[in-house]
This record gives sequence, C-alpha cells and structure tokens, in this order.
Amino acid sequence: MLLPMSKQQPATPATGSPRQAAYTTLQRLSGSDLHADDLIDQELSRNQLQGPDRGLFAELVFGVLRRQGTLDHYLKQLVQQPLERLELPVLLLLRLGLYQLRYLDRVPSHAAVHATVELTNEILPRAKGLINGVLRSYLRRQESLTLPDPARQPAAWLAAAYSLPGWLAEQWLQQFSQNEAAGLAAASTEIPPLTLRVNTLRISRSALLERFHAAELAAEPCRFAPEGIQLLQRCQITGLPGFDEGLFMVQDEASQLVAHLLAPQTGEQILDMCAAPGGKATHLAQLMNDRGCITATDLNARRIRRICESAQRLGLTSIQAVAADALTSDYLEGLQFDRILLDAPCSGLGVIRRNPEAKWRLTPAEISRCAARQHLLIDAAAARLKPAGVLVYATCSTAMEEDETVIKDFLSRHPEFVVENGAQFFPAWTDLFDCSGYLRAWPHRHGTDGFFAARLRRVMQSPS
Ligand SMILES: C[S@@+](CC[C@H](N)C(=O)[O-])C[C@H]1O[C@@H](n2cnc3c(N)ncnc32)[C@H](O)[C@@H]1O
Repeated sequence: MLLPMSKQQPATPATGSPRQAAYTTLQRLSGSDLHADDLIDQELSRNQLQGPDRGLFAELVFGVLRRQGTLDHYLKQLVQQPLERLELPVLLLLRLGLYQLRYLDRVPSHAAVHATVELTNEILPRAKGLINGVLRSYLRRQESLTLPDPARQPAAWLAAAYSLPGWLAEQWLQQFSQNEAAGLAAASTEIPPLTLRVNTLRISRSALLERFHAAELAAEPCRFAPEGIQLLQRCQITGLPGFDEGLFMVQDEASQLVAHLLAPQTGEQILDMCAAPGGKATHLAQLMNDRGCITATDLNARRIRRICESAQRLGLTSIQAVAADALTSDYLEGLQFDRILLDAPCSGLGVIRRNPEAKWRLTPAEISRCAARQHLLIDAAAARLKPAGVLVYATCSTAMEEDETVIKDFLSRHPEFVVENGAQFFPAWTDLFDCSGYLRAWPHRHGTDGFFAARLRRVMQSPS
C-alpha cells in the first residue's frame, strides 16, 4: 500500500460539495495559525453550499480536528508506513474518510468510501488506490483495532481514546485522577453549546426566552449565569429574534461569570485591560447600568473595533475602547481604577472544544511563553488599582502554570494583595469555587468552557 512518490502536485478542488469544502479548509488550516471557525465562515461565504450541506461541511472540519488523535491512532494500524511520511493531502483524505466511517451514522459506509475516493480522484488521482484500500481495510478490521492498555500506558491510552496530543495527556494525568482526566478529555471533544448573554438593560431573560419559544426555538436558562440562555439547537446567530435589536450577545456561560466576580458598581471607574472583542467589557457595562466608565484597552486595534460594534448594537455608551499595549503604552500612566479585569491572553486550553485546531498547535513551550506574559500583565494591572480596589485575573486555560502559579507568584511579590474567596459572595455557585477560593469552571463538571478566575483585593498601600 505504499504510495509512489511523484512530482505531480495535488489539485485544489472546486468547493462545490461539503467534502471538497472540508478538505480545502483542513488543508488551509494545516501549518497556519488561522482559526477553523474563521476559515469555515470564509468558505461558506464563497461557495455554493446550501441547507444541510453547510452543516455537514462544518461538522466534517470540526469533527476531524476534534478526533484527529483518535483517527491517527487507528490509521497507524491500517497504513503500512509512518503517518509522518504520507503526503499531506493523503493524510487529510484518510482522516476525512475515516471520520465519516467512525463517527457519522447518517452517512452509510459505502457512501463515505465512495465519496472519499471520488474526492481523491479530483485532488490526487494517483492516491485513489491507497485511500480506497485503507478505508475498506478499516471496514473489515474495525473490531480488531486496539487502543493502548489504560493500566500500563495511561497517557498513550488517554491520547488515543480521547484525541489529545501526548504531552497534554501527560499533563492532565499529573493534574487529575485518570477518571477525571478522561472526563475532561471526553468533554473537550464534544460540540460545545451555543450560549447567549441577555442584554438585561433591554429585556429580561424570561421575556427573551418567551420570544425564542414563540419562534419555535428550543432554549433554556443557564444553570449558573443569571443572564445566560442556552440554545438547544444549531442556528444562525444573526437570524435569531432580537439580534438586530441588541437583546443579546454570544458568550459562553463560564465567561459570563467573570464580570460578576469583579462585581462592578454603578458609577465606578473600571479598567478592562485585555478587552477585545468585548464580551466581558459589554457585560461589565450592563452590570453597571451603563453608568460609570469602563476603559477597555487591547493591543489589537482590529479587535478593538469589535468592542465598539458590540457596544453600539447593545446600546451601551459607558465603554471607552482604546488600542494600547498594557506592557508598553503610556496611555494608562497616572490613572487609577476602582476595579480591574485582566482577562489575560492565554493558551486557550479550556476552549479546545471550540477551537480544536489549537490542541494540535500548542506546545508546553507556548504555555510557558503565555505564563511569562501573564506574570508581566498582572503586575501592570496591579499598578493601576486604587487602594481597597478589586482585581480579577481570568484565563480560559486549564494549565496551572497560567492560573494558580501566576497568582501564587504574584502574591509572593505583592503582600498588599489578598485572595477573596468567591464562594463567600456567590453562595449559589459554591460548586464553581475550589478550596483556595478560585473560580474553576470545567467542561466535564459544569458543561461550560474551562475557565479560571481569581478575585484579589488590595488591602494596604504597596511598600515603596
Ligand atoms: C482572552 S482575550 C480577551 C477577551 C475579552 N476580555 C472578552 O471577553 O471578549 C485576550 C486579549 O488580550 C489581548 N492582549 C494580548 N497582549 C496584550 C497586551 N500586552 N496589552 C493589551 N492587550 C493584550 C489580545 O489582543 C486579546 O484580545
């Protein structure tokens, strides 16, 4: 089954079918730092896909990325050469075909094989025999394919069964019991829910739910977030009732908890230091009845525009969005704030169910680079806080290096700060706080994205 090497270049297929579009998108993603959802949107805006084909296209891209580790584990048993030696188009076509055979019940096996071989014929005709042979071999041998033994090779088992890079499987096994690591890994391969935050300055949650139900949309209130609504079906956001009226914003439930932890008060001066695209800044404005001032800074000027667009759609006027690098700009020099949110740039390990491409790009070195920047950012934030002010540090990472370690190190350098146990302010959310008082939301425990947040208070003047 060795594929003869040739100088013939693979063709880029016309993207008239969901499988063609999925192949093109996976190819564009590989070796780039682009996001899958951006490329999916681009592809949908330029191709001819209609109706269910649009859903199948997105499912193929996200599904292959979410299950890539498991797919490759089985492919290694079916292909006679190391996967690293396969040409990229061949590997992508095999993943696409095997994903349909293993995970898509609605596609009959013969149709999945036939469609993948046809696609190969358009892209790289000389690989047809290989693709056909491997997929048919899977159908014959699927019962005899094996996973590593969880007792003897726990990390290899976790990585193969739940589609994780090996280093992350090892990290999670150090952080959690094997059962818990498997729960987290399994939840990280699931399709995440679509969650909205109601703009309670314009409508109550129950009234918006009524509007959704009247439009025959299945939706229910979130478990923790008081403004949260979970949609129970896939839908086009901009077509939902109330979108143009600014009645809601898309925001995961865990992310909605962070503004509550900061608890901004009407009339206060707030700094949201890494604010784009503005999910939390607009929530802060909402919690303050849009009275006071939220200075929303971010180094990314393009993303700053998204804060302004959302604020405008939601009818919020208390946000001042400014492009500024928190580490080098003098924009904040001399300013002091009542409360500060530092939603730090991070590895995003808590949101890999949304951005599954990230798990194949991240490395332990990248996590350390994020942590190094987080140490600097939290110092910069602390310098802008008034005495007795509150600072919330948040990430969407599961890595202790970016979370507990950053706080522990910060407290050792800043004796003028203490951790406030969030559970004391939010008794209904005790399940979300750990024994150190940190908010820890988990996909497998709470059904939310993975989020960490620490609430810190300045209790005395910093020693000069
Ligand atoms: C996790 S995102 C913030 C999400 C945002 N708080 C929200 O809720 O929509 C982190 C942001 O930090 C910004 N960032 C990274 N380094 C920064 C720096 N040195 N100064 C200011 N912003 C920075 C990134 O551009 C990114 O938009």
